[in-house]
Amino acid sequence: MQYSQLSALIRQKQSMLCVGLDSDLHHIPAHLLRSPDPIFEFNKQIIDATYPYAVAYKPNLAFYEALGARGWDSLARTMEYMPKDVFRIADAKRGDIGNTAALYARTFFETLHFDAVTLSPYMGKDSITPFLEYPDKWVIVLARTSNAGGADFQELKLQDGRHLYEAVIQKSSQWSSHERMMYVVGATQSEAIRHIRQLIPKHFLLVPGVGAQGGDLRAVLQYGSNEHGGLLINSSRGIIYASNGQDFAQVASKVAQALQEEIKQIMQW
Ligand SMILES: O=c1ccn([C@@H]2O[C@H](COP(=O)(O)O)[C@@H](O)[C@H]2O)c(=O)[nH]1
Repeated sequence: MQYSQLSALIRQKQSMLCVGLDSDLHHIPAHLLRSPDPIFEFNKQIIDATYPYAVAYKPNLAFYEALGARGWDSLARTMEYMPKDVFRIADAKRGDIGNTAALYARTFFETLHFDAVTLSPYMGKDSITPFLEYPDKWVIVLARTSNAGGADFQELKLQDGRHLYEAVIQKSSQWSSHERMMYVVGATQSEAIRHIRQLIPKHFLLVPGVGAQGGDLRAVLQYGSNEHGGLLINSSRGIIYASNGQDFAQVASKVAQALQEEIKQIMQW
């Protein structure tokens, strides 16, 4: 999906909502455990219920890899089922030397047909560029993450006074354009969002941390949005586990709708 298409999708759906598919056998409703592929069945119903309100979906690979081959099957089925007109993010947080990175790129872009994959910048340019060889695919680089420990390294001060996360953004944004790269910034880090938006006015930001982690949606939108939308705002547990009863999909739909309406209202669309 191209930058202009993502921006148009946001305008059309009046939403920046990304639904996180952190689907866990220990948390999905018990009645689904009787189906042949409970994780796929859960994801399918969550996607159907939230599709009118979401522009993106983000399966987190940890939840699938933990189940071994069964988890990969559930993920592959989920990707086959997922509508093609949403932005599909593999939250994999990969990063390795070039020839290994090329195989990760093949996994997520060719085998599983994601539009984007999250990457750790720690190993530098040659760990990122193999992903950029795929036209129309995106990399999403970790910048200032939502967790408290994110400060341990990301906020280290360099000799020139910049935080490490700023240096990561300024350097890596030279490797491709805003049409192929995004950055992860936690919703819990509203000051960083404000600062990052000044550094990179055109880039999209993937913002996890509203809902269960308590990030401030209004501040995210106020500081992070731009004229193209500029934000994908993720909520995982807050939507998919809003109910663990028979009504889980209806409740997920209501929570997703409420978030979309809140985004629309704050953006004054
Ligand atoms: O900085 C980051 C980067 C990634 N995540 C991931 O996003 C979701 C958030 O889930 P919630 O249930 O909405 O808290 C999850 O997959 C994280 O691994 C993040 O939270 N922060």
